[in-house]
Amino acid sequence: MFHLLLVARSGPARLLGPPPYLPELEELWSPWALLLCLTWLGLQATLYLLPARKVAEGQELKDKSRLSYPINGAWGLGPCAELWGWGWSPRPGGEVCGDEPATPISILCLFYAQDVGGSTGSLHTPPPSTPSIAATLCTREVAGVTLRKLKCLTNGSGQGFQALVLTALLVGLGVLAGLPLSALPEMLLPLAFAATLIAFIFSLLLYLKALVAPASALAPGGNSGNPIYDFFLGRELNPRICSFDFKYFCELRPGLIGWVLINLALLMQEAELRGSPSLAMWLVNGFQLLYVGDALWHEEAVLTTMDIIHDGFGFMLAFGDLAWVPFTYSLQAQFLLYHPEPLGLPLASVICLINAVGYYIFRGANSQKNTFRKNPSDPRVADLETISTATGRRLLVSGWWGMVRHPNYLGDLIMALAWSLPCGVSHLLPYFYLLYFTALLVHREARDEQQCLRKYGLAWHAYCRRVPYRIVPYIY
Ligand SMILES: NC(=O)C1=CN([C@@H]2O[C@H](COP(=O)(O)OP(=O)(O)OC[C@H]3O[C@@H](n4cnc5c(N)ncnc54)[C@H](OP(=O)(O)O)[C@@H]3O)[C@@H](O)[C@H]2O)C=CC1
Ligand SMILES: CC(C)CCC[C@@H](C)[C@H]1CC=C2C3=C(CC[C@@]21C)[C@@]1(C)CC[C@H](O)C[C@@H]1CC3
Repeated sequence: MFHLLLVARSGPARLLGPPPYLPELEELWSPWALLLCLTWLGLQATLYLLPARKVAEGQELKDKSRLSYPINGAWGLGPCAELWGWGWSPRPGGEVCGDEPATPISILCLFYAQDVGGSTGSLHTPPPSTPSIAATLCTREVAGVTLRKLKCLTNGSGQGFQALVLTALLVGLGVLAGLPLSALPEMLLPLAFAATLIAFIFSLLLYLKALVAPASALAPGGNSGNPIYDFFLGRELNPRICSFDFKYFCELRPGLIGWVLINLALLMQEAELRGSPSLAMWLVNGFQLLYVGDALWHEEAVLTTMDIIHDGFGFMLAFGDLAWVPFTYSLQAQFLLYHPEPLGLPLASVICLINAVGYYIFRGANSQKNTFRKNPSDPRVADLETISTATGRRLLVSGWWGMVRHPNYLGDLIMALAWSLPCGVSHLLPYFYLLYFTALLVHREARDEQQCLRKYGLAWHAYCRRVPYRIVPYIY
């Protein structure tokens, strides 16, 4: 990671060559950088702890229990809003509610009950004919007056997305108040060093915490008995203090949001250096903001990833989340700051199309599988062809998942290519992410295949016969 940071800012920017120089400790260590990282973690942890009006359940654990995760934030997104009042809330097409079924448009109106102090919420349950509102309307009697609580959310508006929006607002206000955000790129080395130090110390604490965790809380992989191996892979599956889930928090918040913040700081510094950001810098910032915003909007989907379900939380994921993502995933923007790349509109349009195709496949495949897993009878997936398995769970063999066995990886890799292309083809460095990510997904796909083979046995063999290619049709 430090080699990448040093090479990106050097003139030759040679990925495969030696680093331009070996930094002194004084260049790596900065108490201010450590304080900045800790402040950033504190801000994101505070946003994570904001009251969530809805929680999602994780996958079933070894002891058959399920953990709860805060999903939807405390305020609505979209045309509805949270109101105490006489049961009305603006929504497209006029008045809401009472007992009439709300139109199941793209906004999911979440009515929820809440016991308030001594007064008990009495419930109105929308009639069963309401196809997609699986909620109840809350009312409460206060001094003889009936009040109702109504909350509307857009489908999937994750609390993580709201943390991104709130962070953007706070950073925007800070910049207006004089926060020197464009000076951040000068601190990337000490910030990366501080983030790595935090990840290392945090991983040590997690390792010590796991020594007193019950056997049922341990991950399958990180308990070999070799302290170094277990420290790296992580012993405990879901380390928590109270309801604060460290793995879930780290995977989605400080690293991903920090990534786009670093990108923004690089864009702002280019504007200061050259009068305005280059088109290539705008593209890289826009593509990667879309990617992070999408991940946070659909944060519930992370609960079904192997990192949450299967992998322990140790140094690999702690460093990956807190240091590797923000400082290496922003490599293209770092490269562009020091190596401006002229980009014409025709080529920029082609690159935007490539990213759009990648995102279409990525989102389409992930949403199709996640919808199917949540509700196989959902009209959007009910007509897809499936294979039954001994576990009762079915496997999709048509739609995106009939094209290749990991269509979402294909979409992600296409986007990774689109992120590199704005940097031109004169250097290999901007394509590091594509190379690393290809290796990561090929390895990840192999791990997933093994897990699915264990889970589904003959059904998985049948699936592989029906869908012979793993990631790229007719190639791999
Ligand atoms: N940018 C980055 O650094 C990274 C990005 N990612 C992205 O994250 C996303 C999630 O990827 P990942 O966490 O690897 O897991 P996936 O979303 O690919 O999920 C894999 C699981 O999906 C289920 N599944 C597989 N095939 C089928 C099928 N035919 N029908 C129904 N269910 C099926 C299986 O679980 P089960 O059957 O038990 O439900 C399998 O274990 C991807 O889009 C990936 O590109 C991932 C890693 C890093
Ligand atoms: C440093 C190590 C060699 C590798 C560390 C890998 C981690 C950086 C990735 C492992 C799985 C990840 C996922 C995502 C980000 C990267 C890590 C943490 C996403 C959150 C990216 C956005 C997607 O929409 C979901 C991904 C889930 C897995």
